[in-house]
Amino acid sequence: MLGEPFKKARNVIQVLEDNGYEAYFVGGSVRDYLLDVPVGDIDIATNAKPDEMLSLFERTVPVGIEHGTVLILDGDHEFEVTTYRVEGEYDDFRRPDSVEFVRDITLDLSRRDFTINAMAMNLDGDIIDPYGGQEHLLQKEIHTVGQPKDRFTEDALRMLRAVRFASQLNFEIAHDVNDAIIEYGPLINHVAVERIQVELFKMFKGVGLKQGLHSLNSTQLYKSLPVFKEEHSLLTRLNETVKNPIPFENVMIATLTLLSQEHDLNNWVKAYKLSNKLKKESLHLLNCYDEYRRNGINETLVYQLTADYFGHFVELVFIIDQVSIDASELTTLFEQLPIRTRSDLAVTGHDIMSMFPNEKRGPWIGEYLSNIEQLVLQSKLINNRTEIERQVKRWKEQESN
Ligand SMILES: Nc1ccn([C@@H]2O[C@H](COP(=O)(O)OP(=O)(O)OP(=O)(O)O)[C@@H](O)[C@H]2O)c(=O)n1
Repeated sequence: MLGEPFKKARNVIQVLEDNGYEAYFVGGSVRDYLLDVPVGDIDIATNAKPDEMLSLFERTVPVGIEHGTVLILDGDHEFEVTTYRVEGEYDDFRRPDSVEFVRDITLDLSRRDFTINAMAMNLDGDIIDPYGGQEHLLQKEIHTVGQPKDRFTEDALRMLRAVRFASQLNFEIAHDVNDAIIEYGPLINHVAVERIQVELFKMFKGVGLKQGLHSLNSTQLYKSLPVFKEEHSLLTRLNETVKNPIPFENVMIATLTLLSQEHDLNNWVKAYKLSNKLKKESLHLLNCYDEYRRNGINETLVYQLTADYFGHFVELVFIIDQVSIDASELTTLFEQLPIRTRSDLAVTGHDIMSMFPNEKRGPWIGEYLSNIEQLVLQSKLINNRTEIERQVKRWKEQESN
């Protein structure tokens, strides 16, 4: 019996078959189904040409028609359906100049990266596996379809995909594949860094991260990856410290603190074109970790962190210091705080300004607010408007004396 995600796509395949075409589930979904792990996106391959698909289905989006891909919408679901194809010449190690549609699924599977990704499955669960994918799943090994050199010169990103799958599936990279990555690794510089970023994020989240880190080392691929190539001890340190999958921001922060060298976050951000959001979150965690280093776990730390970041922070401290913090300890402290954000204060910047109508606005207001915030947080000042105003007046008087 096929599982839920496949059932949702049943109708699309059925329509194609009823109209005399072939259609199969292909790629990662078949791999994950055979491994009995949760299945992600469902990709379908068919011998119907794109224009034939467009005429068969009512709701379609021609997302990549020149490459044979049509998005077919069915109920609340959408599926990428791609005409069997082989790829033309690759000039730049990253994308084919052209594709050629073919009528045979085996040919379509032959242009795929790894044997474990080169299987097809029909609605009855029968598997087409011309390159030994099932055997390699059992052996827990990553083999290319055909010669590694051919697959890697077609798309250099595949070398990092090998490492990502090693981590995600806890598999070993076959020797010939490993050797080819050592030889062709530098070609990855032709690949857009955004694509590299996606694979690295997935790699660090792999359940077999140890294996992934080992593969990044044994393939020497790290020598061609931004930041990793500049800091040779980075990978060794990660290997020694990392036990579980980690999000990429923790990778950056952990290495920044572990290496304690001139190596700033901007380096990572620029090299991997990371988002501003990720940069902001990473800086936040980095500052919180500094606070923790200086003063340990206290009110200021949990207030600064905010509850959203507790999980992340616990992981980070474990990676850097191998210390297990109990997240519930952070939660209890947080719940006892007199305020949870600055907006919980009984006064605003505006209130303080209006206490001194003759004073010019300026940074002093922010400084006052931040001092009030600290005192309230440490329970040295009650969060009450009259009390706070009294304290502010005292400060002003001291300043004018
Ligand atoms: N550089 C690439 C990328 C993809 N593929 C093929 O396209 C399929 C779909 O690719 P993708 O969605 O990127 O990866 P999945 O294998 O589906 O894995 P996941 O969903 O876990 O990312 C792969 O299984 C593989 O057959 C390939 O041959 N070469």
